[in-house]
Amino acid sequence: MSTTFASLPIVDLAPLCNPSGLSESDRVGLSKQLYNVFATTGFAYLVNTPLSLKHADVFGLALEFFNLPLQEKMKLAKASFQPDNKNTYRGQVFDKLTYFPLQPNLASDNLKEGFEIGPVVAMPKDSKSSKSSSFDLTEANVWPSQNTYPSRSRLEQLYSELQSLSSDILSLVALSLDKPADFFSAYLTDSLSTLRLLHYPPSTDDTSTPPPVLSDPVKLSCTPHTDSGMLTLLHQDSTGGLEVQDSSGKWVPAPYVPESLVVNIGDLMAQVSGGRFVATMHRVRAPPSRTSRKQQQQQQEDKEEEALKFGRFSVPFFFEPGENCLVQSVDADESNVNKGIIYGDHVRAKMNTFVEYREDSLLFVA
Ligand SMILES: O=C(O)CCC(=O)C(=O)O
Ligand SMILES: [Fe+2]
Repeated sequence: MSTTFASLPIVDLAPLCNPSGLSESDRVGLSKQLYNVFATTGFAYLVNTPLSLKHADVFGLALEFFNLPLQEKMKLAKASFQPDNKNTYRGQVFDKLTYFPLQPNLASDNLKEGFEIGPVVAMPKDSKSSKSSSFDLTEANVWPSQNTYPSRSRLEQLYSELQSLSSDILSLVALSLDKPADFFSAYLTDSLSTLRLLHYPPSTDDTSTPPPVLSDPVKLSCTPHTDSGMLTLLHQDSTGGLEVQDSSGKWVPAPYVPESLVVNIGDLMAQVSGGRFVATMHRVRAPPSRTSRKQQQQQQEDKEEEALKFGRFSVPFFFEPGENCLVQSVDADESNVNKGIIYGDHVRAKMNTFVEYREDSLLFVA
């Protein structure tokens, strides 16, 4: 049941930080709150999370990465962007305008660059897929050299902490769905979770390119979508622009709440919940352009200056099961145990819908 709303609810995770563990009443309280969130808005702010890195640290890591010279980042580009590179699934991605500059029908939405890492410990050989495919979902991460990007270990630490937080949230979600707390433990085995650094550059003032949907004149750096997976934990900076759609179709701003994470569920979790939870549409407005914002001098604060210079940074973490994990509804019983989907098949089907991976894409012809 999705709903109308004017802002996102806040869930206080302070009890998770209690060194003596969660009390029974906190466990019940948090699991009820998460159930209500995922059954209504599908999105919430999490405050007082048990993460050791502050927001400033996280965005320091992102800025340091995206400030690397383009040639360093190209060494990490996925093979679909840089055919000499070996990595097919993890690494650096770029927006489509950079790669299809001669295609006049591409709108200037979705301008962004990103860098993705998966599990920090390499997968054991026997957990690798035997399926022949152009992507190796378990491939090792690629990194800039240690002296070019000294922050690797801190980014790996962030990954591990977000994975552990996801595991805590999944236990609470399992209880909320009348399942044992370890219901999702099979989903944690060989988990393929992805940590993505995102950089949306400031808009250009170029109005020659029409927006993607004429009825929606908003310039977007991330077009409306639901996340396809289980659970997303998002660090966003203070630029603003994230918007979440309520059941009446209204776009509700989800501005930065200091030191919070935004949590939401994806399509798979909605299925796992037997339709009790909703995967909510969201989008990101393009960061302001230099000239349009310079006219609003009275609003200039330091953070806006930053947005004018750099654009927006965000760091989503997508909790993902292992490649061989059977993902199925909590309502499945022995009679329909074969219903469900193997996670690796779900990812490959999804990737076929992304332009840079399609075999007919210009990049493969070049
Ligand atoms: O940048 C953001 O705030 C959201 C990004 C997002 O929705 C995504 O990567 O799925
Ligand atoms: Fe998303």
